[in-house]
Amino acid sequence: MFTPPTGLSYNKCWEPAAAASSASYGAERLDTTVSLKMDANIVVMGTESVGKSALTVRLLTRRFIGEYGDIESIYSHSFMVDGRETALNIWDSPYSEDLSVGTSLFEKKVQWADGYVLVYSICDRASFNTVSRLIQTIKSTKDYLNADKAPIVIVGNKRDLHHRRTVLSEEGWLLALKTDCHFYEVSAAENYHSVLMVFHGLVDRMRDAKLTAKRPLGFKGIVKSMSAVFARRRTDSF
Ligand SMILES: Nc1nc2c(ncn2[C@@H]2O[C@H](COP(=O)(O)OP(=O)(O)OP(=O)(O)O)[C@@H](O)[C@H]2O)c(=O)[nH]1
Repeated sequence: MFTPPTGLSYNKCWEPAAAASSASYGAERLDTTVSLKMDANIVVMGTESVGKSALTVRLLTRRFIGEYGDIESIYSHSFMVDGRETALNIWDSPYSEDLSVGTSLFEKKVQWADGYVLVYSICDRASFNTVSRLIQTIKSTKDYLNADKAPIVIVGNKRDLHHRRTVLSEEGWLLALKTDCHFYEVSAAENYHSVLMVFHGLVDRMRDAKLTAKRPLGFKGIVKSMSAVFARRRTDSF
């Protein structure tokens, strides 16, 4: 059973009944079945008004509604990736300046998530700079918590507003390359499939990360660990 982090209620805004009637607003019924089976947790982060809710709602309903309010929510969503059912809990979280490690909500989000969608608007340079800062802070928080690495996807949203662009695509690509993240430029307003690609891409990376974490030591790994044990014994005996 999925347990939300303390201090936040589990907001099942997309009730099974709503999901079942999703055909009425163009979503595929099977794609939006609410499931309590948990495969992975995803946090969507970024500064105000970059389109975090627009992206999340687009994934859940295939629709762009326009105005979303500022209710913090965790949604459950399951869909098929490569023929396998994947159940996701997606935390659409408002931005907070408090990125401190210790007691902050930010730390709880980092701890809870298996993967991150970091969103900026291509028309808002400050939001791009914040994504860069978030990547560093997530990585250092993970190190501090001694937690496994988790994949991060960078999303440049509002691609339809290219005439107002202040962040070049190349800058997004470069940031992704430097930080070992994936990068997408999308328009939540115009396109469902590119939004779907973002989440599919992240699910693929989360699966790879889980496999790598579970993979048994290869020959090289065994030799390495044995050398480490013998080296320790030698130093102990002096
Ligand atoms: N043109 C355009 N507008 C978008 C797009 N995505 C979101 N918007 C608009 O941007 C505004 C903010 O979108 P939200 O999804 O509420 O942004 P948010 O990041 O969740 O904002 P907060 O809840 O304040 O953190 C809304 O008016 C959306 O209609 C997009 O791809 N293109």
